[in-house]
This record gives sequence, structure tokens and C-alpha cells, in this order.
Amino acid sequence: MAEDEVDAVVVGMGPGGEDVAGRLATAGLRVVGVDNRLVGGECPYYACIPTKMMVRGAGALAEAGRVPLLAGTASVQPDWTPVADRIRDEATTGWDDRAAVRRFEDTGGRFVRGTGRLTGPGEVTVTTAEGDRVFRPRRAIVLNPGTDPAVPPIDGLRESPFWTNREAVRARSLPGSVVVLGAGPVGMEFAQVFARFGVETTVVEAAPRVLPGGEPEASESITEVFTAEGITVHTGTSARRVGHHDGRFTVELDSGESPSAEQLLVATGRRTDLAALGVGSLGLDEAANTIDVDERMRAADGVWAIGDVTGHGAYTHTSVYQARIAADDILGDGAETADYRAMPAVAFTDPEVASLGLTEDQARRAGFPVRTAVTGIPSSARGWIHKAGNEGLIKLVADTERDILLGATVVAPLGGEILGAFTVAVHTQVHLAQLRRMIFAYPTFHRAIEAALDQLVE
Ligand SMILES: Cc1cc2nc3c(=O)[nH]c(=O)nc-3n(C[C@H](O)[C@H](O)[C@H](O)COP(=O)(O)OP(=O)(O)OC[C@H]3O[C@@H](n4cnc5c(N)ncnc54)[C@H](O)[C@@H]3O)c2cc1C
Ligand SMILES: NC(=O)c1ccc[n+]([C@@H]2O[C@H](COP(=O)([O-])OP(=O)(O)OC[C@H]3O[C@@H](n4cnc5c(N)ncnc54)[C@H](O)[C@@H]3O)[C@@H](O)[C@H]2O)c1
Repeated sequence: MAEDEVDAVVVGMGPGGEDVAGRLATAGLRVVGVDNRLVGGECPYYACIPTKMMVRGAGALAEAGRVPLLAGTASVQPDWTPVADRIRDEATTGWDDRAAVRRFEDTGGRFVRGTGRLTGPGEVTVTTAEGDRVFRPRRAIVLNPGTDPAVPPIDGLRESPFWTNREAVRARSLPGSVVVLGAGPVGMEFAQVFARFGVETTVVEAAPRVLPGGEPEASESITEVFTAEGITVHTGTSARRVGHHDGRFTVELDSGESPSAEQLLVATGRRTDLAALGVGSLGLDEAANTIDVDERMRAADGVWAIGDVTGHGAYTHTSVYQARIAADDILGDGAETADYRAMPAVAFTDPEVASLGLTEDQARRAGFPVRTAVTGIPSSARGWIHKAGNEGLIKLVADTERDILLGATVVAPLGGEILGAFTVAVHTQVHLAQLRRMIFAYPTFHRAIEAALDQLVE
């Protein structure tokens, strides 16, 4: 087989790329998977998995801290070493993707380490250590380039030795203090982990509240928890200048304050580089941050795009969901089309901040006739029993005309698990009256759903 005689080329082997490439190869297509870093992408090596190992360690420390209120005394000495070891040895095998490459090759696919670029209609040029290789796949090009950390143009920042998630997950030890720039899910998860391991932690968020994309009640609830845990939270202010002298960062804020710390974590969102990917050769906008796709992930004739780059939710579950739809479409069995109404999102803070569907504000702006309900977790039976660490709430957004839920937010211990009930309800559009007739086990956290529904159903 000549080098360029392939059926499909997958550029970027993130969670979705790996999945689609494996599906196509298993179905008998000649598939080339291309990645310039590690097969598996951001999630297993720098994001979801290592950060959730951090969260697990931090959660164990927090639970131990609750012993005095509930069960006697506990003496705990935080130590980052077990977390760093788990990340290196169990999660990433020392940031080595040989097992993932083998897994893909076992499906019959061919892996090429290099940077892929669209160089004409139906053509991908891959720059490898040995030189350029050109592929003209007969059936499909799938783009799954993911994202890189966005670094805002703040005076002095780029010259400083700041961390993004990529450096933070490789840390063998923690600094004594840290300023976290950005209070999206990345900043919030890291901030609480650091603080629970004894790091003096300051969060700076430009928007008026943390997790600004979600419900204001959720932002308020998690801010109270952070503040009670000793984390300093600045909102509604941006960094204007970053200085780094004698091993310390000073972050000058618009508000006039200047938090200072041994480390600075930049968690201000993600960026793509579509010009570098060569999407202009398809007639697509190279200056855009996302690639528009239809409901079958088609971006152009013979080209599909999946994952963060599509802008439908930067989560691993989005990428893998889209991978299945794209693979089916490429193989010609594509009956399924994308439906993002019940796309879940979980920030793995403690309590977890989990949500799906529309927020109240989004629903009202979209013109739906809206009714909402909010119920507190501490006042539920389980929340009251749980006592220490019981903070949170459930907020529901209902469409009063169709009598269905449009969105739900759960801030609670294991809030992401509770959200599962709403994934079913929103995805299948269960009527509120029917939901209200369900039996919710006593005394579970998810039984608080009933109290919220009581406010929506007469
Ligand atoms: C700190 C952090 C924590 C997160 N936690 C969670 C979580 O708990 N749950 C969750 O669902 N999501 C989480 N996410 C988001 C999640 O990591 C991403 O949504 C997920 O990785 C899916 O991304 P993707 O498939 O688009 O591609 P990515 O995972 O970004 O992978 C893309 C791959 O393509 C490669 N690539 C890019 N361009 C080229 C090119 N031109 N040629 C060759 N290769 C290329 C990249 O090097 C990379 O390996 C987190 C993100 C961060 C930053
Ligand atoms: N548990 C999860 O599923 C999970 C966890 C982490 C990340 N993610 C995904 O990764 C993506 C990236 O997360 P993220 O938190 O980096 O990005 P984000 O865009 O969600 O949040 C970045 C935050 O930084 C703020 N910001 C931007 N510039 C700033 C500045 N100069 N000063 C202060 N604040 C500034 C923004 O207002 C925003 O609140 C998210 O879209 C999310 O979907 C998912």
C-alpha cells in the first residue's frame, strides 16, 4: 500500500480522536491517527484524570478535618507525594503513551507522531521528526485538535515562570502560596485542592462571580465554601500587571489590590489555532476559535470535527459523544444526530457544582416561559444528617408551557452523581408531574429533588 492510500486520517488523538480512529479501524477502514503530543490528549495526561486524583486527595483531607465535629479527633499531615506519585505512576505512566498507541494499533490503525495540517481539499500533510508525509484519505478527515491553555496579554505575564494546568499536574511539590487567575472549573478545582494541601490560595476572577457561566446561586454557594476554607476570592477585577522577583509573583489588579504568592496558576480559558491547522484550505474561518459542525459533525465535504474545537462543551464526554456520531456517519450507519440539550458539566470542587441544560438567565433570554425552584441541601434530611460539608442547593429551571425541565444545577456532595437524574429528565423531557410522582429514596441527597419539584408542581 502506498503511503497516501488510506481511508481516514484523524488529526489529534484526544479522547474523541482516539475513539473515532479506533471505531473506524475496527470497522476495517485503513486509518492513520496523528498526534504531536500524547495519544489520549489533554484529559488523561494533564486534565480530567490527574486533577481528579488531586481532588480525591484533597477530599480525604477535608473529610479528616470534619472528624472533630462528628467523630472525635484526627491528626492529619497533608503530603503531596502520594498525589504526585499517583499522577506519575498510575494516571500517566510518566507521561508515556505507549499503551495508548498500542491500544490503537491493536484495532488495526496506524499511528504517526507529528503535526497534521490541511494542505488542500482532502489532503493532510503531517510534519514528523523524519520529514513531511502527505495523506489523501478516500473517505474522511477527522479533526480533533483540542485546545491549549489561553494566556491573556497581561503586562509581565509571559516573561514570568507561571503555571498552566500542564505544569501544575507535573508538580512534585506544592508552593507555599499561589494566586489562581481565572475561576472557571479549572481554576476552582485547582484552588480548592491547593488550599486543602495547606497552600495559601488567592483566586482572581474578572467576571463578577466565580463559575460565571452557571447559576448565580451556585457561584454564591461555592464562594461561601471557599471563603470558609480560607481561600481569598477576588471577583470583578482583572490582573493589569504581573511581576516576578526573588521567587515571588505579584499580581496587580484593577481594583488596586496586589496579591502576591510563590506561584501563579493561569486558568483563564483555552484557545485554538485554526490557522496552524490549515482550515483556510477548506474555506473555513482561520481566525475563529471553533469549527462549526452540523449535527453529524460534518465541517466540510469529507471533513468532520469533534471535541473542544466544536465549541459544544469542552468536556471529555462531549468529545467521545461526538466521536460516536462522526464514526457512524463516516461508516454510513449514521442515524444519530447530536442533541446537546442535556449536556452535563461538573466542576469537581467540594461540594461539586453540576449542571445541565439552560440556566434561568439563558432560558429567559431564549424566550421560554420560565419558573424556577431552589432548595437548600443543608435543610434536606440527608444534608442535616451529613452536617459538616453539607453545603449546597438544587436549582431547577422549568418551561411552564411544556411542563418540562429546561435545566438543573446541583451544588452538593457528589453533586455530579445527583445530576444523573436530571440528565434522564431533561434528555427524555419527562413531565414535571410525572417526575413529582417518582419515589426518591430516604434519606439520600437526591431526595432533595422532591423538595424542589414541590415548588414547581401544585
Ligand atoms: C485542568 C482540566 C481539567 C479538566 N477536567 C475535566 C473533567 O473532569 N471532565 C471533563 O469531561 N473534561 C475535563 N476537562 C476538559 C477535557 O480535558 C477536554 O474536554 C478533553 O480532553 C477533550 O478534548 P479534545 O478531544 O477536544 O482534545 P484534547 O484532549 O485537547 O486532545 C487533542 C490532541 O490533539 C493534539 N493535536 C492538536 N493539534 C494537532 C495537530 N495539528 N496535529 C497533531 N496533533 C494535534 C494535541 O496535542 C492533543 O494530544 C478538563 C480540562 C482541563 C484543562
Ligand atoms: N470538570 C470538568 O468537566 C472540567 C474541569 C475543568 C475544565 N473543564 C473544561 O475546560 C475548559 C476550560 O476551563 P477553564 O476554567 O480554563 O476556562 P473557562 O473559560 O471556563 O474559565 C476561565 C475563567 O477565567 C476568567 N478570566 C479570563 N481572563 C481573565 C483575566 N485576565 N483575569 C481574571 N480572570 C480571567 C473568565 O472570566 C472565566 O471565568 C472549560 O470550558 C471546561 O469545559 C471541564
